[in-house]
Amino acid sequence: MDAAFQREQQRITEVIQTINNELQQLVGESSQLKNERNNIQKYFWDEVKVNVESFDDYLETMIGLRQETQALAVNQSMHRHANKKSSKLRKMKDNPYFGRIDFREDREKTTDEIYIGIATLTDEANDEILIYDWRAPISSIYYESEIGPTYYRTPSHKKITGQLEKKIQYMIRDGQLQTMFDASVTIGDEVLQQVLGQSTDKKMHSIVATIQQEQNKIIRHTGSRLLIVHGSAGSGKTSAALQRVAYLLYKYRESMTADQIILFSPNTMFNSYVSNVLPELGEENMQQVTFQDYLEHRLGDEMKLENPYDQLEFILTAKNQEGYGQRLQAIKYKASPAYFEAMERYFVSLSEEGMLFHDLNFNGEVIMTKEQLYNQFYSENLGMKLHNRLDLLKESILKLLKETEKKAIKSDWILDEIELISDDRFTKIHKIMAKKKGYRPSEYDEYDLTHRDLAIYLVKRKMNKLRKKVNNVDFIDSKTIYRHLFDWLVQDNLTLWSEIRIDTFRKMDLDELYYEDATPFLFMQELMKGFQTNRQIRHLLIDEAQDYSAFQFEFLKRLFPAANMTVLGDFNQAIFAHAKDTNDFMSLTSLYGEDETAVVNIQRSYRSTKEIIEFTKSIVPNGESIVSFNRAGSRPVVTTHTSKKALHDALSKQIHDFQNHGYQSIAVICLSDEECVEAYEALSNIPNIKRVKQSTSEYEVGTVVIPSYLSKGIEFDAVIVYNASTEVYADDSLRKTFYTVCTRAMHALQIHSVGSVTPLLEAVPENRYEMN
Ligand SMILES: Nc1ncnc2c1ncn2[C@@H]1O[C@H](COP(=O)(O)OP(=O)(O)OP(=O)(O)O)[C@@H](O)[C@H]1O
Repeated sequence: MDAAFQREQQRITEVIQTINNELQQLVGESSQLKNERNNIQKYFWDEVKVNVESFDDYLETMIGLRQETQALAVNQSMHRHANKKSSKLRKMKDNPYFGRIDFREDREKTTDEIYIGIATLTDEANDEILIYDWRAPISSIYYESEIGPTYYRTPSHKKITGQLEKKIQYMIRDGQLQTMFDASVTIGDEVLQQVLGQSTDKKMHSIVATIQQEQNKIIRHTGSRLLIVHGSAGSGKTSAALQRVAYLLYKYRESMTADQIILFSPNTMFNSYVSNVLPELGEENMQQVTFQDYLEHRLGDEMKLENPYDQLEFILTAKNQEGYGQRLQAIKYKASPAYFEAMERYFVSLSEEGMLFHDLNFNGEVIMTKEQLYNQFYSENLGMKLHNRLDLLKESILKLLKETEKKAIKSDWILDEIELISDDRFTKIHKIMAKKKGYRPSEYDEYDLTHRDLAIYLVKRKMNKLRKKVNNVDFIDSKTIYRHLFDWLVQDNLTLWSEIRIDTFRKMDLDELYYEDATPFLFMQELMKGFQTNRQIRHLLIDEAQDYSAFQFEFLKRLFPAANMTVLGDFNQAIFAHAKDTNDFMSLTSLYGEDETAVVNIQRSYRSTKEIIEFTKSIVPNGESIVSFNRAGSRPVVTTHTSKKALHDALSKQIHDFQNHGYQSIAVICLSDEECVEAYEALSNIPNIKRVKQSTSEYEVGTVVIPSYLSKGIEFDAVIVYNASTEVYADDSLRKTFYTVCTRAMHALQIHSVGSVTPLLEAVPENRYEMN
C-alpha cells in the first residue's frame, strides 16, 4: 500500500468518525426536540386560556393560540430538518465521497483539495468543509473541466478562475478505500466499466459519481424555460432528468420543494423503477404521474377513456381487421398540429355560432331550455371573449336559480315533501340547521326548526347538483360541440374522413372516447371554459417525450403556467402510431419561443455493451452517429426455428443458461400483449417467470415476459426477442419498435424467429451479429 493510498484511507476514517459524531449529536437533538414537542402538546391548553368574553380576552386567547402553534411548527420543522440530515449522513457513512479536485484559485498560493460526495459535511470545530455537495458550484469543475485553467460561477454569477491541478475518483466500500483513479480526462472510464458491467439489481440507481460532461449540462441547465434533450437509447436521459431534479432541489432549496416538481412518465411500473434514485441522494421524490392519469382525473367521470396501450395493442394486432387503415389515419391526424390549428379555428367560429347547451332541469321541470340559453348567449356581450361570455351567462343562470329557489320554498310540492319527511331525517336536519345557526351541541334542543327552515334546507339540497353543474359551466354540451367539429371540418386531404367521423361518433355514442380524442376533447373544453391552471408547480419533466402530441405539449404548457419544462426523448423509439413519422422536437420551439428554448443532443450510449450498440444502431436510419461506450461483450445472436415448439424449447434452455450465468433480470420481449399470453403459457415451466401487463405497477427483478411498449424506459441484463420473424416484424412501421426492444439489453441480446427473420435486419451489417 503506497503512502498516498494510506493517507487517503486515514482521511476516510477520520471523516467517518466526524459523520458518526454528528449522527450521535443529531440523535440527541432529535430526542430533545421530541421531548419539547410532547411538552408543548401536553401543556397546550394550560398555556392557552380560552376566554372570549370581551374583545381583549378574545385577542389574548388568539395570541396565546398562535404562539403555541408557532412553537409547535418550529419544533416540527427542526425535527424534519434533523431527520433529513441524519438520513443523508447515514447514507454517507460507508461511502462518504467519490471524487476530489485539486483547485488553485488565481492569485492564491495554496491549492484546495475539494472532496465531493452526495452532501456537504463540515467540521464545525475547525471551520473546514470536509465534503462538498456534488451540486455545489465548485463541484461543477469535477464534471466539466480538464486539467489546466478553468473556472466556476458562484450563485451570484461571479466567475472564479483558477487551475485544476488534479482530478481523482475513489471507490470506497464499507469505509474502506478499494481503489482510486486519476480521472483527469473523463470521469471514471474504469469506474463506469465496473458500474455498467454489473448485473442489475431491482431498480435504477443514482449516477452522481460518474456523471459525464454532456449529461452534466442537462443536469445543471438553468438558462431557459424549456430544455429539450434528444438522446439515443441508453444515453442517460432518465438518469440525467432525475439528477436534475436533485440539482434543482439544491439550487433552489430556499424556494422549491419536491412536491413542486412533476415527472410525467410512460407508465406506473416505470414510476416504481425510478423511485429509488432521489432517496439514494437523500432527496424526496418528486410527484410522478402519467398523462393518462391526468386525463382520467379530468374526464373519467364523464366518459370511459381508452388507454394509450390499448390503442397500441390494437395497432399491433388488428392489421387484418376492417377499419384498421382508417383508425391509423385518425390517430395520426388527431395528434397533428393541423388538427390543433383546425380546432383553434373552430373555436373562433364558436363566437358567432355553434355553442350548444343542455336544458336546465330542476325538480323534473325545465327551467331554461337549450334554445333559450343559445339565444341569450348569442344576443349578449358579443364583443367579449367566449369564456367571459360564458361566465356572464353563468352568473345570469345562478340568479335564475336563486329566484327558482325562492319560488320553490313557497310552492305546494315542497309542502308535500315536508309532510312526508321521516322522523330520522327530521332529527338529522334539525341538528344540521342548529349547527349552521351557531348553536352548540348542548343547545341543539333549544333550536326550533321552523317550517320555513325545513323548506329552505330541502330546496337547497335539491338545487345543489344543478348549482354545481352551472358553477362548473357543465351546462354546455361539449360532447355535441366536439361532434360538430367533425361536420365543420371537411377534410379534403384525409381520404377516410367520413369513416373516421362515423367511427368517432360510434365510440362517443357508448359514452367512450378513443385515446386520440381524449386530449383534443379536453383541450376544446378548456378553450371554451378557460384553462384550469396549477401555479404551484415550478418544474415539469417529460420523459419519453417523443410519444406526446403537439396537443399534449400545448396543454401542459397552459396547465402549468409557472413551470419550466425539461423534455427528454428519442425519436428512434417513437412507437406510438401518431409519433412515428416525426423525427425531431422542432415544433416544440414555438411553445416558448426560440429565446426561451435550449436543445441538447446526446449520442453516447451507456446501457449496452459495445457489440449490442453496434448492432442496434444499424437498425435505425440515422443510427451511425450513436457512439458506444467501450464495454465489451458478445455479439447479439439471431436464431431461426422451424416451429413454435422448437422456439419454446430453445427459449427455455436459453433462459436457463442466462440464469446460470448469473443474470438477475431477463426479459422475453414480445411485440404485443396477445403474443405475451402465448409466450407466457409456453414458458410457464420456468420457475417464478412473470408476465408484465398494463396493470403491473411494481417493477420486479427476475425473469419476465413483457410486451414491447411496456419495456420502454427500462432495461434488463439479458433480452430475448420472442419472435422477430418476417410475419411479426413485417415492415418498416415496426422498425422503431424493434430498435426499442433490442436496446433494452445491457449485457446479452438474443433474437429468435419462427421462419424467416424480419427484413428489418437487412439494414444491419452481417458482421454485427451471429446467425444460427
Ligand atoms: N454517467 C453514467 N454513469 C453511470 N451509469 C450511467 C451513466 N449514464 C447512464 N448510465 C446508465 O445507463 C443506463 C441507461 O440510462 P437511462 O435509462 O437513463 O437512459 P435513457 O437515455 O433514458 O434510455 P432510454 O431512452 O433507452 O430509455 C442506466 O443503467 C444508467 O444507470
